[in-house]
Amino acid sequence: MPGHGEERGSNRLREATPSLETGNILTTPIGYIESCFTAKNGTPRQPSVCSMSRAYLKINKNVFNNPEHSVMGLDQFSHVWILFVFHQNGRLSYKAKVQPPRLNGAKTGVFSTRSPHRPNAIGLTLARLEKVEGGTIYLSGIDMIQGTPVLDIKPYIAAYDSPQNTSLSPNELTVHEGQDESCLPVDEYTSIDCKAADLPLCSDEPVHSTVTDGCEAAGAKNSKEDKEPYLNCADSLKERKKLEGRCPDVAHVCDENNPSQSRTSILVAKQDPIHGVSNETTESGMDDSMRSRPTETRLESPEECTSKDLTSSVPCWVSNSPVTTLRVRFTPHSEMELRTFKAADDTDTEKTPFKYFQSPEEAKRAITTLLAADPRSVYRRKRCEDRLYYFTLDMVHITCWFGEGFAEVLRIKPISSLHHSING
Ligand SMILES: C[S@@+](CC[C@H](N)C(=O)[O-])C[C@H]1O[C@@H](n2cnc3c(N)ncnc32)[C@H](O)[C@@H]1O
Repeated sequence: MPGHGEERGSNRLREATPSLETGNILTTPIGYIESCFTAKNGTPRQPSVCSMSRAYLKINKNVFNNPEHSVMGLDQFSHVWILFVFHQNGRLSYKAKVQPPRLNGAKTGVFSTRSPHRPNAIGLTLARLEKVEGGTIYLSGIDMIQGTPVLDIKPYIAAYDSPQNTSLSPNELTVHEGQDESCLPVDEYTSIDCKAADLPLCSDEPVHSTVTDGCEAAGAKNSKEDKEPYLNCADSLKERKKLEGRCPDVAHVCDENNPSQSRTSILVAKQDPIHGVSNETTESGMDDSMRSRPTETRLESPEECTSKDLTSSVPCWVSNSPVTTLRVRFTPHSEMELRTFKAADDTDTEKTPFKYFQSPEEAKRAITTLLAADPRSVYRRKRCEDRLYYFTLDMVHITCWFGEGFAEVLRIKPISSLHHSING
């Protein structure tokens, strides 16, 4: 009988009749990923591993007659969440406990991992949005293979999606005596692209007090904002444009449990918000109850084997995996083979063009970052140490081997030449 301590499942989820109310929905992909990764082998385990990786997604005309309408405004975001189906899992099977590669053989609960083998085989990737052209979006920093069915796209909004930018729980907070927490010194809010001095950090007025984007869930019924959420969002966009592009992220933060305590925040990225993150938040336009909230975090004494940043924590196998980063080297022969690929500005017709990369150097950097993260499965790492490892990237077929603490690229061939020799 299912549900009686059963560890493995496959059929239970497929027996239900589709119905929105019960959550048994039939999905329709909005499109299929065109990716520089053609197979699972060698594909990074997370998008942050290889920022040079590229893909694009054309919104399907079966979903929207005018696909370009559905991505209108998306180009104003730097990153997007992609929800997709792990369509190459082989079959829909899953276990309650899995062995993530970073744990090198040890088990943990499937929901504590990003394993592709999960009850609904749904993946979640945060990708950089390079550009939008018509109904096609171009992405980089991805971990999805060619042909991946995409279920949904959502913009990445630091104010909603990063705990560093949301209300902290009271026992994580403390106020420093004498500090005016509503207006921290500008120089604490450094940013990559923007001059901190340009930012209205200490405005007496709310930056934009009527923004309701994201507040519907807070239950603010009957308010003007509730009826016209998109009109008010336009204010936010105007304000956002004024503050120039991707930095800072200006947003209205809603306290879901208490909508009256919603407030406007100005978020200034200290580093790349996605890969290695440190965002700072200051608040303006707060009501009194919010003003009494402290703004500086105090770290609790770190628990053993748990890594914490200011507002979130992960087990140490995520932040400090027992699997080491590998040194990567190329044999002189493989370096030479890589130079038979064509840079975007190269006119040599004898060379093989890339589909996604700009140059052999970029491809080399991508191969290096992929191998440094040790893409092998635990099984292969432990049982087939001495075997050759193959993978493809863009138009390149790579052969390498792994030794103690390193990976060495032995051979690099164009995929087309291999197809040619296989097909006769
Ligand atoms: C560990 S998963 C993480 C995916 C996503 N970032 C997440 O957290 O849900 C990434 C791995 O899934 C595999 N993968 C990517 N696309 C896939 C697909 N369409 N079907 C099955 N496996 C896929 C690749 O081997 C890749 O290394």
